Amino acid sequence: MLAAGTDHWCLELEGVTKSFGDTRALRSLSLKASQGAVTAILGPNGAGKTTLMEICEGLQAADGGTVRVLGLDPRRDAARLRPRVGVMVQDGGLPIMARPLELLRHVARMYAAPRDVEELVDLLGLDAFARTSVRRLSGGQRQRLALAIALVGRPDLVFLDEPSAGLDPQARLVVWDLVETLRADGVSVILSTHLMDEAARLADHVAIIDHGAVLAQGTVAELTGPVAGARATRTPDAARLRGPLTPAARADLAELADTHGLTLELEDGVRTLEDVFLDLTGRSLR
Ligand SMILES: Nc1ncnc2c1ncn2[C@@H]1O[C@H](COP(=O)(O)OP(=O)(O)OP(=O)(O)O)[C@@H](O)[C@H]1O
Repeated sequence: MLAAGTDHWCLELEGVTKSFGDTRALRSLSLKASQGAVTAILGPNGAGKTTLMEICEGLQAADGGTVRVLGLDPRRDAARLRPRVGVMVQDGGLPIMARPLELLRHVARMYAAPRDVEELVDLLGLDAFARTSVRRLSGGQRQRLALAIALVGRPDLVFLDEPSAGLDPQARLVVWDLVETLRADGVSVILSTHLMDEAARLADHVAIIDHGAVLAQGTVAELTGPVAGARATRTPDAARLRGPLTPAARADLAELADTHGLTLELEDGVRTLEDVFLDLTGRSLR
């Protein structure tokens, strides 16, 4: 992580609120994301991920709080941000009659120093359907085209809303490799997902959000590590503990249980990001 200081954050959100009628989509949400890092926004359906992304992209206005993207206001400074920010929206938002290659060339012309379109077509495997109209593309093909459009202007910051939703395993790996290349090139990536393996593999920093607020954040190691990870439950005659424990902690717990006449159940194993996510956001469907 880079040192604190406003130049080092690609995203700074403080007390951001947003409601749709009676639905409070964001409740005083605060979050910072480092420049040049991959930050994953992890949350169940309806948690507020898309609302958060769209506010940062300037597509929606927040009701309250402050939002800074690359140090600028995403609505007031939209014209200054546009050449520096790439956006991949969830269901493409693509013109259905256009053809991928001509669309990409058209978008490329809007930027001062765009990426090589043919190279991008090759990288994302778009060649097989480059001349097919968007309305005839599969969901996964549209996703890849949307990603190409987000990247063609060589943005400093990219928003990827569930980038691998609907992709087959091969295409998902291509997208993941691409995100890793972006990070290696110093591009900041904000990624919303509910795929734990995606967040665990790609993210330098993970923010778990639900009901419009950040519940926990940190590196995957911090979120799953001993302090955040250990979980104790107690019944009248047993104490159950799950999580990574040092031998010394095990011995202390055994002694404590013995003193209090409790049965101690210790479960081995490191907690995964999914364990942490489900503990924080619950197991019921949304
Ligand atoms: N335009 C809208 N009008 C009314 N309610 C909305 C609107 N947009 C979002 N919401 C509501 O705000 C809440 C947050 O929605 P949001 O789309 O941000 O969640 P999400 O985390 O992206 O969900 P998913 O993973 O299902 O895409 C939900 O309760 C949703 O129904």
